[in-house]
Amino acid sequence: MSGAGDAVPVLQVRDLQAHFRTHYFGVNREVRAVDGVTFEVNRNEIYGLAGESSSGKTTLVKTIAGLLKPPLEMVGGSARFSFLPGWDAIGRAPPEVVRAIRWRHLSYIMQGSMNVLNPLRRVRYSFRDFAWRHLGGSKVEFDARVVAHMERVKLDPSVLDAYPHELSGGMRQRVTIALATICKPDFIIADEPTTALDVVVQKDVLGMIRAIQCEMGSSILFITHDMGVHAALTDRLGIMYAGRLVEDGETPEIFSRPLHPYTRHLIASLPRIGDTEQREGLDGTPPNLAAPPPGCRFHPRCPLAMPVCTTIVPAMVETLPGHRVACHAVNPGMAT
Ligand SMILES: Nc1ncnc2c1ncn2[C@@H]1O[C@H](COP(=O)(O)OP(=O)(O)OP(=O)(O)O)[C@@H](O)[C@H]1O
Repeated sequence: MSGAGDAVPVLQVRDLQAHFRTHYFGVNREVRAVDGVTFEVNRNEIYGLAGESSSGKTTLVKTIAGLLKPPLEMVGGSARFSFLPGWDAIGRAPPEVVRAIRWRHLSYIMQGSMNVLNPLRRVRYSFRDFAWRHLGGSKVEFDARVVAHMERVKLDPSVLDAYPHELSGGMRQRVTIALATICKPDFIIADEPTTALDVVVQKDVLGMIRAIQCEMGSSILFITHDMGVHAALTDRLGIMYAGRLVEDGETPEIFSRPLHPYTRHLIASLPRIGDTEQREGLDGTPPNLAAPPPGCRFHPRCPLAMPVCTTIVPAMVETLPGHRVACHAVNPGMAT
């Protein structure tokens, strides 16, 4: 790991709220997928976001990246990038401002590489479409730069002449990462970038992400539900449950001293070699975010739940240096 960053925030998220608002057959429905999330990502660090399916991870990063489409709306709070002064969220900046920063300062690696690569065009043209206007120079100079970058990510430049379907899943994902990093952006959002890959290719791609991040000194917001990947890759880690952040801190600290009962459960569920014991699951299911439980959203499943948890939302408190947690059992009397 590269260490815990330079303590200079590149992204500051404050009380961010993003809801899906739908209106079907006369019924209004509001899914509070992100509901009051606060954290920051420093320069030169990988900040991981963990949490089970439907906890709001993708909605959170889409809101941060300004990729808002109805029925998703940012309804409150802010998500400020240091390279976009004057705007409290990308989604509130005009399209020309967004175009100028996308790929150059902020890039996004998604789970399905085919979302970025045009299936009808050779890979070389995807590079020209996305990066040429940012990097400038003649076509020959630009192509030489792309070839050098392909070599850096250990891809044979002949890949540039292939169509995406001719490449394996691992190679396609490497191409996507090459696209996302060629402009040396300050900030990369990676949403489950290795989930669809087999473990050997996954390890290789994760090693490549870390190597490029170290070389460029950029920041990465890395989303995966796989705690093993977080342990191996991230510098700091945030745990999401039902649209809220419940704990965050340096990754080794979270793994060695988890404070929130949900984090403890996630870590305890990790398989260990030689372990023959049956692991206990959590009772119940994640809440419906259109009608979440009052108080702490984890209380219906929590082994430590107390009466206060059913009515009062616990505040996210720095309980140990650099280690925040939102739990009444850990921080008695701390409400939002
Ligand atoms: N288009 C939509 N309309 C209404 N609700 C939605 C929509 N898309 C997602 N949601 C809801 O928002 C909540 C958060 O979903 P989100 O995809 O952000 O979670 P996630 O943690 O990224 O899950 P996963 O790991 O499965 O991708 C879920 O309750 C989901 O059902």
